[in-house]
Amino acid sequence: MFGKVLKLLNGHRTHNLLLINVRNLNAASQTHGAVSATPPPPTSEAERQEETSQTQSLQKSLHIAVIGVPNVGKSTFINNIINHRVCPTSAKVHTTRKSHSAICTTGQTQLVFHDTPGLVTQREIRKHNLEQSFKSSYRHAIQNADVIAVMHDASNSWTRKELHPTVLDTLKAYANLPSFLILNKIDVLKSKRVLLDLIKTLTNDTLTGKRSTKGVPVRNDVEQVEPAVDTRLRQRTTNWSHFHDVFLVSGLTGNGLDELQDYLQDLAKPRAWKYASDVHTDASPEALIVESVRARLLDYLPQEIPYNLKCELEYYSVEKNVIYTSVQVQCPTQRIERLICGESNGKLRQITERVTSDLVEMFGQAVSLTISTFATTGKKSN
Ligand SMILES: Nc1nc2c(ncn2[C@@H]2O[C@H](COP(=O)(O)OP(=O)(O)OP(=O)(O)O)[C@@H](O)[C@H]2O)c(=O)[nH]1
Repeated sequence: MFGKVLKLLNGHRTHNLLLINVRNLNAASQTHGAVSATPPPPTSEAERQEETSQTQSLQKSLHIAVIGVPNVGKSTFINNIINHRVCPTSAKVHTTRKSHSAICTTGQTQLVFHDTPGLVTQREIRKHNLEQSFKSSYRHAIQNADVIAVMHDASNSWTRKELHPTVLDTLKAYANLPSFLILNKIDVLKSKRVLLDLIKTLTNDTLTGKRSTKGVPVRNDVEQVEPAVDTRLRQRTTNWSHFHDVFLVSGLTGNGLDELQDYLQDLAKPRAWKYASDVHTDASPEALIVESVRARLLDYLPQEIPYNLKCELEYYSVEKNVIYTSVQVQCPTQRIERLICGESNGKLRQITERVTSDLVEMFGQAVSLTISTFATTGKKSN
């Protein structure tokens, strides 16, 4: 099934096409990595291999695991820093349910951001009806990362003074990896003065004295994490002394993202790219469509209701550069189905229009979307 979809997408590729499945992209990256002046075409297989290996020897890449508690703005940040919408976002927690990669290739350097589900406790898993795999999904992302980016919401006056225990546990578990802190949502702060105190508090004052302006990193001299720290002290702590840098950004407005891009480019390691240069995500189009519907249901429906809905892809096809797709939303009761549809299906129409515009932005081509609802105790409508 997927092979067919991929073929169709490739057949209709435009410069805006964002999505390619990456199951077998190592081979593709060898050809997409070609650079600069056009050499004469290689005449033999040996010459072709030589050219490929020369191209790869110039390539650099960096894998960044972006972690943080739900709703700190991880997905919004990733979409903006790679300059493509590939991660569905919403105003509610737990929009991202599975880790996936967002890729940005500039010149010889490929940055691969691993978007992760917000770190959760067992209690939160029960409350929001989340999959058990949710809790451990981010581990896979971190295992493939060169560096950990901890995203923290600087605008939330209730939580901003402490790193969440789940974040600290992760940093301790992967203390061998370098990490940096991103203070996000600085656009919301009326006075930026609070940020210096916040940096001191969250980093245990290991980065002060080197603060620069406008979202530029604050460098840390600590190059190595000392392994032997008293375990009891660690349990009580709410900060991390081993961040290498701090960035002040607004993932929403883009403030501070250019500096962060430059910083990550500098950290990139010489090695062959994992993805072709025109790939922006490893998620399949089908998965992105379903996740986009789910994200907007979170926005449009109150409280816990959207967490109990099940979204499934009914249909997907690309014809003459138009994506035709249909998603079914399974509702636990007819009452909830009526709530989604609204009077004369007005609300469902609104949701469908909103998701359609998200998908047009995501795929860079026309999208025809149908959302149908189905109550497990009643009949189907759309
Ligand atoms: N004001 C402001 N809002 C932001 C910023 N970044 C994200 N948001 C908002 O914060 C909410 C959550 O953003 P997401 O990107 O979905 O957050 P997330 O961390 O990926 O959320 P989970 O999927 O729950 O882990 C959305 O309503 C965003 O518009 C920012 O820099 N400034």
